[in-house]
Amino acid sequence: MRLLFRSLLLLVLWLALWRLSALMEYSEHASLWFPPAGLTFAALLVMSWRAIPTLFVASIVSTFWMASLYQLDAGPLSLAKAGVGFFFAHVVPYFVGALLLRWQMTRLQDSGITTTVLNFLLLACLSSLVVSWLGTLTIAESGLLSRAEIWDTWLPWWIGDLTEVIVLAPIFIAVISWRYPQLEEWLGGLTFAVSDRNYRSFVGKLSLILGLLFVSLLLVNYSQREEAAFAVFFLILPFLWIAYTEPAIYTALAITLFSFLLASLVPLLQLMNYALVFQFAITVIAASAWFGVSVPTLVASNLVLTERVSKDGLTQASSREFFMQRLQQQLRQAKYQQKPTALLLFDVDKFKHINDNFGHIVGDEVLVGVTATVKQQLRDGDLLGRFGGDEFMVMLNTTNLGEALETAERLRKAIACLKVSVPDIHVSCSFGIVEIAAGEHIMEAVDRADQALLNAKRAGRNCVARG
Ligand SMILES: Nc1nc2c(ncn2[C@@H]2O[C@H](COP(=O)(O)OP(=O)(O)OP(=O)(O)O)[C@@H](O)[C@H]2O)c(=O)[nH]1
Repeated sequence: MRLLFRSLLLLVLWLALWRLSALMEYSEHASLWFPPAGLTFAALLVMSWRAIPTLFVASIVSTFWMASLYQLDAGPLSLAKAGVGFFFAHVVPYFVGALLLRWQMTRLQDSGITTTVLNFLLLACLSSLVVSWLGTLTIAESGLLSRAEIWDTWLPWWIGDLTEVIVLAPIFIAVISWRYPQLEEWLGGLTFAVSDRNYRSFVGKLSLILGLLFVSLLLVNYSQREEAAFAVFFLILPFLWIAYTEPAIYTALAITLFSFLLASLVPLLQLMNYALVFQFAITVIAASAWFGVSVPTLVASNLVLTERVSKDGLTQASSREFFMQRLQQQLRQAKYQQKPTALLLFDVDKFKHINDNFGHIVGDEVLVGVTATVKQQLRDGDLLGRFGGDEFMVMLNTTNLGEALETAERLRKAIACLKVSVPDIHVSCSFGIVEIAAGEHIMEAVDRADQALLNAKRAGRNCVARG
């Protein structure tokens, strides 16, 4: 029952879009865009072979409809044959393209959006090329097109189909993926979810695009020069702006509205002579915008990776590499400002004993507890890093040795009050502190702090020693 409803919806939508494309025809069988191609591709991608019977009916109905539109003098049998021919030409290549894309997307699930977009564009390009060739030959075979007209027809047909697969298939897939979230699994990280963010910025950018489009078309109408028609390619810039800064669904929506407005204004402003330029413009802009969509995802995953390498996984204190990097920066700044910087090196006392007697999970809990306690005691500009095992370091900005001693004492006391899940455990730490001398190499300072820590351990632990 659900399949019947979906098929009926697909049929009605397909025929409506087909009729819309006929309204935008600028020569026989050559429309500025051919929206049913986008729907066919999306339907085959999502519904697979289940969409085929509906598309067969749609092909036959549209052929009879076309015959009545063009008032063709053809019998029902030859029209039915032409309809079957159109079905094979239109549906079979898109079915193969959609199947290949589906297979690729499932196989390369973790390769990211760029691979998904690349595969989509490549298969859309190839399948619409085959469609345009088979379609033109089928129409020529049924006598509706002379052999000489084949060459004039296949290129606009190809670009018209390609444009709409690239423009419309994503928006159909987006709408379907809202209803079937499992679709997102094979979109390679591409999500069409509508975020709750403010849509006003998108409306502003979209208005800019549509306004500029209108102005540039008026310019072509006024000048009647091909050079002016090429100005529409500049709209790629605001499109990339949307792709980089807005959710993917807004990019899909902007491309759809842009192509729809362009396709309606071209016949209205009598710009048919430049139709091929506009077709190419839509295709190039849409393809580039789809590549642009992967940029925010790449930036986001880059941030996640940076965060991952700069933090220690267990305690969330800074990693050794990140800490050293920041310390180096701080020392440069401190030298310039002539301010002191202190370094604290501390280590949990008898940590091996805690691990051996209570297990590693309790040991981990102690490390996490110590980190949280120390973080609570530090100022915003200070930095805590884990150096490995039970050893930590703290960078204290604008702090001399005397002030560092006070801070270390405060930390030591706070750690000594730390409670963990095993009441028998009394956590304590030993500290080695130094003030980094002007021009001193960072590793020399670390060595001095290490020596001080050793002295603190020798002095009986749970104390602070200066280096
Ligand atoms: N639970 C846990 N243990 C760790 C981790 N990393 C290192 N260790 C253990 O930490 C212990 C470090 O002990 P040491 O620094 O050698 O010595 P200690 O027992 O702390 O003795 P002192 O430093 O002299 O007081 C070793 O047993 C390591 O196996 C970790 O991530 N989790």
